[in-house]
Amino acid sequence: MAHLHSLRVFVSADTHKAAPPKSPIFSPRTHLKPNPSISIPRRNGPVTPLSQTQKLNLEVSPHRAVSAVRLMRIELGGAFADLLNEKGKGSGHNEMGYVERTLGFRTRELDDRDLRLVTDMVGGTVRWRRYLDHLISSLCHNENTFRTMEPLLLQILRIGTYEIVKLEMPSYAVVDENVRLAKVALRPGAGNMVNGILRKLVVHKENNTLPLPKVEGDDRTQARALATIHSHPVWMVRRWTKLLGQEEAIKLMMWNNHDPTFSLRANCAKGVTRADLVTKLNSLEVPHEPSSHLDHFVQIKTGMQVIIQAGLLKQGLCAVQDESAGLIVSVVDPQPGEVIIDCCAAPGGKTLNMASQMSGQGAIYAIDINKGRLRILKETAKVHQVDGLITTVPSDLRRFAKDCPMKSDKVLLDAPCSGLGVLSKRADLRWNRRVEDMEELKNLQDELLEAAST
Ligand SMILES: C[S@@+](CC[C@H](N)C(=O)[O-])C[C@H]1O[C@@H](n2cnc3c(N)ncnc32)[C@H](O)[C@@H]1O
Repeated sequence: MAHLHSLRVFVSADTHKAAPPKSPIFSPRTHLKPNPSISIPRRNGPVTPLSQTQKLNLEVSPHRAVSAVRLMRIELGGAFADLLNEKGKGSGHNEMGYVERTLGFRTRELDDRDLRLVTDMVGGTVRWRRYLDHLISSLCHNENTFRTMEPLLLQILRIGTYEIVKLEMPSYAVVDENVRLAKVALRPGAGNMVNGILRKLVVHKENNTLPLPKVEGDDRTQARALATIHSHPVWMVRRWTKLLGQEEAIKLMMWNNHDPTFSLRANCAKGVTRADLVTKLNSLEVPHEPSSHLDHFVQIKTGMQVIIQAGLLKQGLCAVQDESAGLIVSVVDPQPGEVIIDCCAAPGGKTLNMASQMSGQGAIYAIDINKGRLRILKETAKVHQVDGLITTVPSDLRRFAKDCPMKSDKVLLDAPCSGLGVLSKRADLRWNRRVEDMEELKNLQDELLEAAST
């Protein structure tokens, strides 16, 4: 039996950030018909390591080309996490290599501005996918044209539609750029199709007649219309409308479609104060605001790529952490000398935050079922200089609670959850969750809470 002295259980349900699936090695060009009239050398045969033999194409805007390929990877392989990678190198495959193999030509390397544009364009296009697809399919000759559209062409159209309708960029430049990309990456006919659809869209936009559904009819029909207008799955709309009423459900969807704010936590375990972090952000020209809730936190809206490239995260000077996660830690209120069990700890955001507040005294047992994610925690703990306090325990909490009674001052349970509370930050998540997942998660949460409470 567990010998617990002054046990306190803190429960939090945070997003289960699953490790991104390995990027598939695919060659979408196999579905794409090369255009003989364009003199770009094509690679023949199966995917080979990146070569420098492909012609450098300076005609197309590189951020659109990279965005289109990244969108295909996300849709085919769930590679959304690459959005935060340094020039796309972190996934084990060089992103520019993917671009070259997919499009059949090289673009110039992306500069910081291009990277910011790619991040915004990909995030926005993923978030607004249902809405964009509705507009595109309404403007196609017939439904079949949309349903059978090749993946790269669809991504180019989504990008163009997003730029025109949501970013309100100068329409004719957007049309020209996307037409050129479709022509060069696919064939002239694809360019003509992009031209036809985007030009119709521009006319509708200018006349304020975008073909969007009306919110009318029975509950199901209204939910479908709202799902399209606010770009969410129908089941989420139905669930929230039932729980909150239509007005609040709409507000929630509008919130989810906002550009997200990110927060950084200054790592006091390394002697970094918020003032030090602010000085660094000023020198990098990253706009920021101090958190009004937490002493070590700073909010940013843009500039994540700059921060990554400046090495602030790699050097452990700060960590990306939501203020909501920081608030959980402030409820736990870790004190030097305490023993804390963190029941679902990986990849360690809260463990590291707690450890940073313990002045090098005490112990945290970081339990998690996922060994790979615990390894990340262990490595980050070294970089953050809090590894002396943390013992990682790869185990299923339900088994561990039965087999290994132990004593602690505090217990934190950060159970896996739906992630529906962080849809503005994780634009892809709304398309990956199913209603059935909710029931499964609820059962798991019950079991974990039961185990943690012992
Ligand atoms: C919300 S995440 C934890 C996030 C973490 N606390 C942080 O702040 O970075 C939930 C974690 O629960 C873990 N988990 C799921 N089922 C578990 C189980 N039966 N026993 C232990 N850990 C489990 C997952 O592997 C995942 O890492």
